[in-house]
Amino acid sequence: YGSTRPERILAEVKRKATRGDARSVVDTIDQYCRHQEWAMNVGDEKGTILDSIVCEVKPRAMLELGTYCGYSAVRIASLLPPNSRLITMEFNPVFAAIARQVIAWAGVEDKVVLIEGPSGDWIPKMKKEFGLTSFDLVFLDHWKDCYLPDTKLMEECGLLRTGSILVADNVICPGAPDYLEYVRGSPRYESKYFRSHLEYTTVEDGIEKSVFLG
Ligand SMILES: CNc1ncnc2c1ncn2[C@@H]1O[C@H](/C=C/CNC(=O)c2cc(-c3ccc(F)cc3)cc(O)c2O)[C@H](F)[C@H]1O
Ligand SMILES: [Mg+2]
Repeated sequence: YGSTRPERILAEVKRKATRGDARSVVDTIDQYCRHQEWAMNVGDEKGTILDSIVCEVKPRAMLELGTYCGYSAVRIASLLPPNSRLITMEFNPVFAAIARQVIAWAGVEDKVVLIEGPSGDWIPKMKKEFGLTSFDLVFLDHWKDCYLPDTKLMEECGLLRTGSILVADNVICPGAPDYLEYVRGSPRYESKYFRSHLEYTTVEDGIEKSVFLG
């Protein structure tokens, strides 16, 4: 059904999830990826950790790097307070097209801005393009070797303020060793590891939550 994995995930969402019900979209994707074919969504176990941080921070301005099929964008958007925005970046046009439809099916398109392009190009333009001062919360889930350069770029572009929080997926599997060393070693961050498992498996993975101290 469908030629790519993301297309098969979208087809499953349209077949099984209730239109306008973000939770049913999230649950449908989790069911499919646990029982039919694995996909690199943050998933239900790590997703619960992400949910608790989003609910604690109640971000007005949130950034996600690496949309993929839109699973975490839907999960996050469903928890955002009114007139809050999630900006999510995806440079693969096929994934972006799928994610737009998943986000629309979930009925959260008014809370999500999907930018199609590379984070390296867009991070320096964020302030001007979106009238932003800084991000309250950033979810890193794109190429693992880009976590560190993009974090440094966000610092340089003044997109992090005292108290801004970075949440990074996959710090164990596949791993982001240079990023971990940086946020754990830098006096400018207060970092905490939330032990969990790789989505839909029993392999260890975890989420790193790092508060920028300015
Ligand atoms: C670099 N700047 C980018 N700008 C915009 N979109 C981007 C950028 N870079 C990538 N994208 C976009 O962000 C996504 C990339 C997600 C990468 N994620 C993973 O590799 C990843 C891998 C595993 C995994 C674990 C074990 C195993 F055996 C196999 C896989 C688990 C995970 O949870 C992951 O998140 C998308 F694909 C790409 O177009
Ligand atoms: Mg991930």
